[in-house]
Order: sequence, then C-alpha cells, then structure tokens
Amino acid sequence: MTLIESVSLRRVLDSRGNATVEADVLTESGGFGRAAAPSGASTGEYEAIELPPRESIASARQHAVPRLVGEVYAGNQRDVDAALRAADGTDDFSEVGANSAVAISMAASKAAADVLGVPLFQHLGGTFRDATHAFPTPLGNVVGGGEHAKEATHIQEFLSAPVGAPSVSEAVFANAAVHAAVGDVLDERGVAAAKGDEGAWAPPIDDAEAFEVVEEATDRVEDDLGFEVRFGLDVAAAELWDADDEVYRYGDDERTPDEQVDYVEELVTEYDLAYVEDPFDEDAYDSFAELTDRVGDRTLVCGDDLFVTNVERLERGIEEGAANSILIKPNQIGTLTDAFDAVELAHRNGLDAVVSHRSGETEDTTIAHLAVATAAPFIKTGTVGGERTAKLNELIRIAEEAV
Ligand SMILES: O=C(O)[C@@H](CO)OP(=O)(O)O
Ligand SMILES: [Mg+2]
Repeated sequence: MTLIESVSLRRVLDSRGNATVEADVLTESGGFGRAAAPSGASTGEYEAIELPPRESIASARQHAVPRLVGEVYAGNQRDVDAALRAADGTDDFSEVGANSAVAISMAASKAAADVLGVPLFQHLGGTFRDATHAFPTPLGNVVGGGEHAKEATHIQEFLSAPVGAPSVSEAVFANAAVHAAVGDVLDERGVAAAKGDEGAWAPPIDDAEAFEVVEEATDRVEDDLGFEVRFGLDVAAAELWDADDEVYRYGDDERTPDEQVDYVEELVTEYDLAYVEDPFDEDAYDSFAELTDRVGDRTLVCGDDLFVTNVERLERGIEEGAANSILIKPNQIGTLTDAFDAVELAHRNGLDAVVSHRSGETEDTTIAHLAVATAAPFIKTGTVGGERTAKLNELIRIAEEAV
C-alpha cells in the first residue's frame, strides 16, 4: 500500500447552493480519490459537528493534514480515520469539523481503491464480500415536507419502496415512475406542487391526503410494472416534538407519545408500510421499543436521529430493543471507520443497516458503494435530481460490475 502524498481541501457547492468541503487525496504511487461532505437540514441533536467550511478547512489543514501526509497508508482506512480522530481530539469532531473529516476519510478510501485497481465497493467490502446477496433496494423520496419544504406535509418523507423489483435498475426506474405518478395524481386533484430539497413533491396537502396520493401512485406503478411496490416514511419526529408540552405537533393537531405509538402502528397496518424511520423524538427509546415490539416483525423501524450512526447510542438501543434497524450516514459520525463499526454492531445484533444520503448533497457517489459493500437492504438516496441520480446511476453501474 502507498503513503498519502497530499491532501487538498476546497469549498464547493452542494445541492442547496451552500458551501461544503471537498477533499482530494493523492498517494505516493499516484492513486487519487476525491469526495465531498453532504449536509443535513433535519440534523439530529447528537450528530458530529459540521463547522462552517472555511473554518473546517483551515482547522483540517493545520491539525489533520500533517498527521496524514507521508505518515499514513491510504489503504489502511482505520489508520487514516484514527489520524483524523487524533487530530481533532474531541468526541464530536468539533475541532476539525465532521465535514472535512468525512470528506478526507472518503477520499482516502477512493485513493486506496484506485491504487488497488478495484472498485470502491470491493475495497470497502473486501474480496470475500458476499457477492450473491441481493442489491440494496433504493428508497425513493416522492412526497416530502417537514424541514425540507415549507407549507407541505408534516411527515418529512414518503418513500417509495419497490421491494419486488427483480434488479436494482428496475427498482431505480420504478421509483422514478412513482415520482411521476405522484405528479399525475396531484395534477388530477388540482394540487400544484413545488419540490423540496431532495426533489420530492412538496404539495400543500395534509398528511392524510398525502397517504392517499402515494398509495394511489404506488398502486398504479405496481400494476404497470407487475412487481410489488410498497412505501415507507421518514417521520423525522424530533422536529415535531414539543418538549415543553410533551406532545408531537402536527400543525394544530397534537399527539401524546402513547397516541403517537398507536398512530404509527395504525399507519403500518393500514398502508402495509415497508419502512418507518424516526417515528419518535431522538430521546424516546421507550416509544421506539414499544413500536418495535408491536410491528417489528413486519416492517423496519429505523433509527436515524435516534442513533446518529453512533455505536454508543446504538448499544443503548440494542439493550432496550428500541429499533430493528439503523440509518447509516457517514457525516453524522465523521469517518468511514465509525460508520463501519456501527454497521458491524448492528449486524452482530440482528439489526439491519440502511445507508442514506443527506438533504444537502453533491455528485459524490460514495454511499452507493458503501451500501453495496455492507449488504444494506435499503439505500435512501432520493429519486430525481442530479445529486440523487448520481448515486442511483452509480448503483446501476455497480450492479453490472458486481455480477
Ligand atoms: O432525515 C433524514 O433522513 C435526512 C435525509 O433524508 O434529512 P437531513 O439530511 O436533512 O437530516
Ligand atoms: Mg431521517
């Protein structure tokens, strides 16, 4: 393996038009990797810290780059990430910024794959990765609101889940078809809709109507394509939680924690939901456990803001039976090593690990490789829009390469 020769950092645009950090890593033998940090809007309270990009870059140049250049082998991902942690010295990357950390971590992995002459998913997943496992099914955001769009649904994301698709490519196109069908159904109802941060329709309708619209759209596509298309949700309920009054607020409506458990259970049953992410506040381990107990045998109950890709929070969740899956977002924790540790802990305890984009994204495709490398059952990476299709199209290419 070859030593890191240089690390360059720059500000580039993300899909919301905000600045984010991009890293280039070059090795002594000429291996090259480039990666950019994504950015959340409905960020969890316990996520690693994203610093303003200029600040993060200056700090990384001062503290992290000298520990990497000429010191660490690009292919030793654990060493790369340990150097980033040592350079930062905090638990939450508040010194260097999780944005520079994750960009460098991912760029180093790509430089290593380049040196080895193998695709990134193979470098990350290893030679003995089980190539026979099914490919991740893309969860496609087709209707959304919450923190991703104003004057739209309270539930943040309605996610098409083409679970019966015979191939990843057919699943990707199925989600695009559901997105188009939602547009048609909204049109037929006379609802004009803009799009939110992730390219989902952001119609000015209430959640009850959104369920009708998405059900109608998935039914149409299911009939048309002839395989099962279900749907799921990211409730992002931490954004709805009113800690003072201890209720979940849906505009003028409110639900107590017990009512929220009953409500989500009813939704799972009525709509046969394949996936439910963050149906409760990020500290509500008990509600998560109650719901998982009731519906965990028929749907994935996934912790995003609950776990923030953090092994300590996941350990508590496992002890309390708080979910049967974890969302994996490398920038929530800062390095690929931390993300892999969370995946491995989840797998050892029978939980699924679902890989995800952020609402602010770039053309970076690392998460497509990460999802394949870790045999994720689902990858949540949007449906339309260049920064979303970058990952979806990469998945299609990987599927060709991996057979
Ligand atoms: O809540 C989420 O799961 C994500 C991605 O869909 O949103 P954000 O990146 O804004 O946290
Ligand atoms: Mg979420």
